[in-house]
Parts: sequence; C-alpha cells; structure tokens
Amino acid sequence: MYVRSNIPGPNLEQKSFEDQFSGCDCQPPGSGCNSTTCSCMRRFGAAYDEKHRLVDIDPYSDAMRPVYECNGACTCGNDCANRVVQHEVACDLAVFRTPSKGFGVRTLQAVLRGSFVCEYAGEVLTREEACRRATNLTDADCNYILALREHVTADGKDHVITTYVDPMYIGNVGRFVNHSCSPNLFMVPVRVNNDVPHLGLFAIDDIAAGTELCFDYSGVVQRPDAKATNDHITVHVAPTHRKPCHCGSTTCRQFLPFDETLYDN
Ligand SMILES: C[S@@+](CC[C@H](N)C(=O)[O-])C[C@H]1O[C@@H](n2cnc3c(N)ncnc32)[C@H](O)[C@@H]1O
Repeated sequence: MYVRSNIPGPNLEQKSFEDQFSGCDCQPPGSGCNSTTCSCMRRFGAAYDEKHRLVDIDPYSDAMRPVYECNGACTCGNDCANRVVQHEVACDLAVFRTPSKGFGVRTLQAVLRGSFVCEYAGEVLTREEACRRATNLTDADCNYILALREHVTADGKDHVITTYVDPMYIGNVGRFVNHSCSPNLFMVPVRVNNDVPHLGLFAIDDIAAGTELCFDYSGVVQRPDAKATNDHITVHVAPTHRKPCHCGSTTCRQFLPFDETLYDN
C-alpha cells in the first residue's frame, strides 16, 4: 500500500502522528519566513536556501542541527521556503530492476547538491514489532526495516531517540532505494507537525540524470577518500544474517550494514 509519509504501525497511537506543534504567524505571499522573524526557524536557523536545498550540508559529520519545517498550524502558506520534505517526492524518479540488488531507483533528472529527493516512508514500529518482523525475515527476503538513532542532549543528559520505519508492506518509492558504501544520498530526520521524524533523503553532491540513487544504510557516510574497512560491522552476529553488498564501490565494505539490536530480544 502506498503512503506519502510515515503512518503508525501496530500498537502505536495515531495521536502522536497528528498536528501537535504550534505555528508561526508569518504571512504569504512568499511567506516572509526567515530565521529572524519566523518562530519555527528562530530556534535552529534556516535549514534550506531559497532553492529549497539544505544549507550547511556535511553528510560526513555525525552531528547536525535539527530540522523543523513550518507546519499545519502556520499562517505562511504552502509556498514557504521552510517547507520541503512535506511536499513529498521532489524529482522524477524511476524504479528499475538492477542486475544483483533487486529493484532500485534512478533519477530521471539532474539533482543538485543538497536537494531533497524523497522520503523513506512506511509504518513506524515499536521496538518489539521491529524485532518480531526482522526475526521472521529469511535471508532471501529484502530487509526494509530502518532504525534511525538520534543522539540528543536535553536537561544536561544524553538521550538516544530510536525510530523504526518499515516500508515493506506500506511505503513509498523510498523503499526501493538501495544501499551503497559510496552513496549519493544521505538521510536527514525532519520534523513537521509532530515529533515523529520524516526520514528525508538529500543529495550529497550534484547527481547526473540516469544515475542510481543510494544511501548508506549504516547511517554513516564515509568520506570519498576513506579506505575500505569493515571495522564498524559487528562481527559476532550470526553470519547467515549478513548479506553481501553489491554496490560496486571501490571502498565497498563487502556486507550490507547489519543492525544486530533487532535480533537480540
Ligand atoms: C530497502 S530494500 C531496497 C529495495 C530492494 N532492492 C527491492 O528490490 O525492493 C533493501 C534490500 O535491497 C537489497 N539491497 C540493497 N542494497 C544492496 C546492495 N548494495 N547489495 C546487495 N543487495 C542490496 C537487499 O536485499 C536489502 O535487504
């Protein structure tokens, strides 16, 4: 089943997915939203430039400021520059059959660095449901479950917020985006109406029309000059769970990233 954006999976309340944030009172046309006057942008600054591209991109850093877009309670209107991921798929994409990775996605148009491409949308799962589904997969199945971990500091303490998204049964085109050890997309959690993040995929660099789109499933983007290494891959997992990677990159780590926490309950 197709969804534009994340929806609650079993045992998750619809309420958390409804409008919860208050809005700005900036006025259209052109919204007038900017990081000085707009209450949505004032906290963390402008995330996007006037061409709707992410500013301050550093896909290789594991620290990035949160992205909060204008939302349903704002008066600025749909043309506001602080609304990007909520507009869904942003360029012409085609799903195609790859030689060794199942289906994949390619862009039919050139994509500029920092541009939003599409969301990785699906059912948001509890940890228990994510583990149950992961454990039921056979080695031949595609694994679509993505665990996003956000490290935040609040009240002087460090917290990890984990969001499990599964587009296997219910999702959008993002479910067909394959892994690469030298990706051209990276994932940014973006919040719009509530605390449930949208998993936005953005271009790391300019991408030519016809290119396959991929992101690094580990959530860590290696610098282009990095040497191939398996260091970050947990070695004590059952080898049957580890799938060979066919990304073809010269810095390929040979196996797809594997999240053992989905198998340890
Ligand atoms: C999110 S799905 C991607 C879409 C999938 N290829 C399909 O046909 O629906 C993830 C699955 O795709 C396959 N896959 C993705 N990237 C791959 C890669 N670099 N090498 C081999 N298989 C890959 C694996 O089976 C993985 O579990």
